[in-house]
Amino acid sequence: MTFDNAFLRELPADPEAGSRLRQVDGALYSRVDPTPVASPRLLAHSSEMAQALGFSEADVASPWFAEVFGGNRLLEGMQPWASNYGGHQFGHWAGQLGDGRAISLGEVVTTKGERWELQLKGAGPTPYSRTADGRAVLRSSIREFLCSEAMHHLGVPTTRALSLVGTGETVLRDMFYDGHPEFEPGAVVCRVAPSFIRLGHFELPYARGDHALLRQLVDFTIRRDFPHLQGSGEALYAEWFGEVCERTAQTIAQWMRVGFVHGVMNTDNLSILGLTIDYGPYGWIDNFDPDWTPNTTDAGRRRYRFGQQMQVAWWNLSRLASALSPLFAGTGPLQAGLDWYASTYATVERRMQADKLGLAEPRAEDDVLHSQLHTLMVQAQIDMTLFYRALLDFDPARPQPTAAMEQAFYDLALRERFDGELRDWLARYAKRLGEDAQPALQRRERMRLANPRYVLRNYLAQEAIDLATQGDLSGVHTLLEVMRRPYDDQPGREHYAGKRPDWAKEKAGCSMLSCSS
Ligand SMILES: Nc1ncnc2c1ncn2[C@@H]1O[C@H](COP(=O)(O)OP(=O)(O)OP(=O)(O)O)[C@@H](O)[C@H]1O
Ligand SMILES: [Mg+2]
Repeated sequence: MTFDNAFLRELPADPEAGSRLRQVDGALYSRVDPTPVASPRLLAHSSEMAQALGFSEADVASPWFAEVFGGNRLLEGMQPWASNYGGHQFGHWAGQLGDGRAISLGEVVTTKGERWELQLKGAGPTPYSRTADGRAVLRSSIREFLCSEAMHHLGVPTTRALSLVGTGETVLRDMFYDGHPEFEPGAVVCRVAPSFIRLGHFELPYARGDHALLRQLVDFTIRRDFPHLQGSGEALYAEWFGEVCERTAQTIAQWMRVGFVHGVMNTDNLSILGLTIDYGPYGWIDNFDPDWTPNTTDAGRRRYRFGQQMQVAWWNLSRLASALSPLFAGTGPLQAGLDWYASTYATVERRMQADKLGLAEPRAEDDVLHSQLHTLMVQAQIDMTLFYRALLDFDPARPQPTAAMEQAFYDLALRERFDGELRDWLARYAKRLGEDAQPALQRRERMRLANPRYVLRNYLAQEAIDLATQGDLSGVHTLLEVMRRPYDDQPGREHYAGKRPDWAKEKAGCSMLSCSS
């Protein structure tokens, strides 16, 4: 395994190593080792990710693998560090945050020339741990591990997960911040991405007026993470910012397509590569509801609700634009990048909505068709994933509700009440399909690939967590397996493609999630 730790080699280091809590000025990282755990045990791994990194299944099964990815041992070439970033949390500047429980081990360069940074989450204290312990609990680690891989297989840009290691230690958490802390099992996830640089990495040197460090980081990021961008000076910076905006737009549109709500879109939780990062209090849409947020901390203002994600990402990118302003003579190129974000999002969204309905040629007036459906789904409390998937089998020659569509309702009374509206909409949809020259099979395939059959609904993850807490990892393994092929019908796995059961509606972990992790 070849490591090339460019972040560490090319960027300025904190002169002090170790985990003493401190403000770190003029440096982008601090050297700090993971804190060993009592008895690391591999609970799950992603075989695709292991393979991409060059680990054989025998490697994965060896005791050293759990030791390395639990934080007890280093492979040759690993040089652990925690990076230094700031961020806007819930709209307010929070100052220095940094990797308080994430520790990067190194950057692997594979034989194919891919670069993958390996980063442990929950690996113990760092200089950035502030008041917390540097650890992560099993429940949140399972959620991060599973969702990273599920998102990847759904085709949504994301950080990946290599492994989930149980630590054999407990962690004290007050799950709902209500004065009832409990000991919970601890775990460490090894996540993997070409880069873990966040918007907040640029904001911190800007906030401190350290423009030289800011420029150094920008130059490094372009060189390492955007090597296809050529040129120099302001023109290069402008092109790069435009690409960051474009990637972010694409990712958010994909979230909207699959019904993913991130839950805590602070600027320190947005990746410069547009990857989905930090699987904390995220959730998946059951009944379609743009106002829904899974994050209890956000319940009051709903800043991070489903339907707001596009706007919040824009706000976050405008914070990045401010941070980059010292590199530009005027604001024109930064404004152009933000405009590019909005227009990219609009284009991608139009295509995405058309794909969800199987339309080959989107038209401006289709907006009405989409918004009527959205309104109907909100008012009648229709399950987003089930309904769109049910449309695959819709026959425009017989524009009536099918059994699968009826299954997508949560409430029988609402189903009856909105039956007329549903029939009206289906008639309009059938008419529209008639104007879209495309063979039925091709339409079905377009829809199949836009509308997953399986998503990682909160209660499914919670079922796996409940089992895992009793020592049974089979739920985690099965979910990982199901989520590898989210667009395929998988006979015998209907349980994973159902709607949220009533018991899960108000249950902790299923509809309510806190940041306590
Ligand atoms: N248990 C913890 N110990 C130390 N620092 C923590 C802990 N939990 C969160 N932090 C730090 O608090 C800040 C904000 O936390 P947030 O919940 O966004 O991130 P996170 O879940 O730790 O991880 P990441 O963004 O790396 O996925 C970050 O600086 C994070 O490292
Ligand atoms: Mg975070």
